Amino acid sequence: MHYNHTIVLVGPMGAGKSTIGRLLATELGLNFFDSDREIEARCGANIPWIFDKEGEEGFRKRETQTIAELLEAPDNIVMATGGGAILKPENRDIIGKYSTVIYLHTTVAQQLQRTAKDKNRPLLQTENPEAVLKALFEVRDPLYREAADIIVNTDRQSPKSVVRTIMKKLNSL
Ligand SMILES: Nc1ncnc2c1ncn2[C@@H]1O[C@H](COP(=O)(O)OP(=O)(O)OP(=O)(O)O)[C@@H](O)[C@H]1O
Ligand SMILES: O=C(O)C1=C[C@@H](O)[C@@H](O)[C@H](O)C1
Ligand SMILES: [Mg+2]
Repeated sequence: MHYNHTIVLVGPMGAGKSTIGRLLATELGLNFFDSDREIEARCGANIPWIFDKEGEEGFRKRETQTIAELLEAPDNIVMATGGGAILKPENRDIIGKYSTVIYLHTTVAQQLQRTAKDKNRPLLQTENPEAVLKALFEVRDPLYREAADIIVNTDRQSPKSVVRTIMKKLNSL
């Protein structure tokens, strides 16, 4: 196996980073971290509260600090990142330095379905979440692609099957 054994999952909201990251970590025998949950744990508040009190910029600062802390620790891990983590050059640098990067790709229609019930994503608490998801995709898709060592579509595959696809692709890196 010739890849960096710390794995970071990137991609948009609802692509399945948290779900698949957890399964992949079990498969690889590594600890799993979700940067969104780690930010909440360190702050003692949920993401909507952080956006409300500190703005998106406040959240992004916490995100950069948390991602760096997790990746600079000595152990190999699997980490799911928030959908916007790819925006900051310093996040891209540290992710590229310490990990094999997997872009979980999906359609906006799937994202809408998968995120419909969850109120924990402040950017989607709007009249037209579809328009927001499309606009975010335009900006972020090239950044996810640029960062990725592996790209996997999660559209028509179960989480288990996505993990099998990832394992095959990792083993041929
Ligand atoms: N391959 C899949 N097939 C069907 N449903 C899926 C798949 N992957 C994830 N889901 C479902 O979609 C929802 C969102 O998935 P998840 O929370 O893992 O996305 P995420 O990429 O971590 O999103 P965010 O960036 O907002 O944290 C969950 O309810 C999950 O069960
Ligand atoms: O796409 C985004 O910018 C976000 C995605 C979520 O994972 C969270 O990190 C937060 O809701 C912001
Ligand atoms: Mg997630």
